[in-house]
Amino acid sequence: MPSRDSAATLDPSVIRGYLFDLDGVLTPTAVVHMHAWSRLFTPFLAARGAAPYTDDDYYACIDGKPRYDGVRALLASRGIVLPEGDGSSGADAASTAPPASTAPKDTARENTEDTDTVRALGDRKNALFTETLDEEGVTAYPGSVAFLDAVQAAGCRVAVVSSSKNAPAVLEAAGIADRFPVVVDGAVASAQHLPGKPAPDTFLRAAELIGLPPAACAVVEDAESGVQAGAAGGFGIVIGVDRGVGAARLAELGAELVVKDLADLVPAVRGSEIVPADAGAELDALQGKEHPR
Ligand SMILES: O=P(O)(O)OC[C@H]1O[C@@H](O)[C@H](O)[C@@H](O)[C@@H]1O
Repeated sequence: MPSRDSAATLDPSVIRGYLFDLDGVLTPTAVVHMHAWSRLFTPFLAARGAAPYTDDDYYACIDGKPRYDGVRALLASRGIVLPEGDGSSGADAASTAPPASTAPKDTARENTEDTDTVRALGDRKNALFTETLDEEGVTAYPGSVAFLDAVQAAGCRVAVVSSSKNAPAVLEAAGIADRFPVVVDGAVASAQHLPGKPAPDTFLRAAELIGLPPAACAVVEDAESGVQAGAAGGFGIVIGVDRGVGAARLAELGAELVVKDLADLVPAVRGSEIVPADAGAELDALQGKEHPR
């Protein structure tokens, strides 16, 4: 069940746009990313005698962030310093980490092999991710597609805001690319020098591109970093989708409404067919009374 009166919060005359995260919100690809990161870091950390890699590491350090930011955050959690590697001047590199030139190079050399750089690790993980995507394909969450149908039928504008540079390929593979005229993905962020989540900039850019003020937009997110980005951007509402982080944690970080399946919110978007989250509002709706907002 939604955690607050969704009838009051998803009025399409108030919330006129939806900024959807992709991996874990529209498609089950958060799990594909998660497995690829685990396949990368489990042997890597074991070989260094560091604490084993767990799913909690993914949620806390990597989930929702641009590729190399995730690598840096995980390495930092184990006190490992690696050089950036080739091509480290892009927005991915700049968004949260200090420039490579400020890294203590002697320490980095002691801790690394030739191929172990932030870039090389991120790129190895990407090869694992694309391999699985190519082999297995992807199907969008039915409940998310139902919600997308409902908000578009209500006249709301939509965009995808993903840290992933694979977002266009995932949208194509899931057959929903043509639903989104605006996609602010990892490549767009990098080209436009937008800092990645948990900074709000990519969501703010998407709101601008669909022609709405942030206050008229909902951010829909499953990741800690994504909910933080939504909470920091002055958006109309942040909707958390609990795919493993936990409803309490998403709420603590700023999600005002948390669901397990976006299908739960379809009635809240359909005006007169509202199924309010609390009994009082439900009675009011049945009696044709306006529920106080
Ligand atoms: O490496 P990519 O495909 O550009 O994706 C970057 C990040 O994109 C996010 O959407 C995922 O939650 C992360 O797991 C992933 O690391």
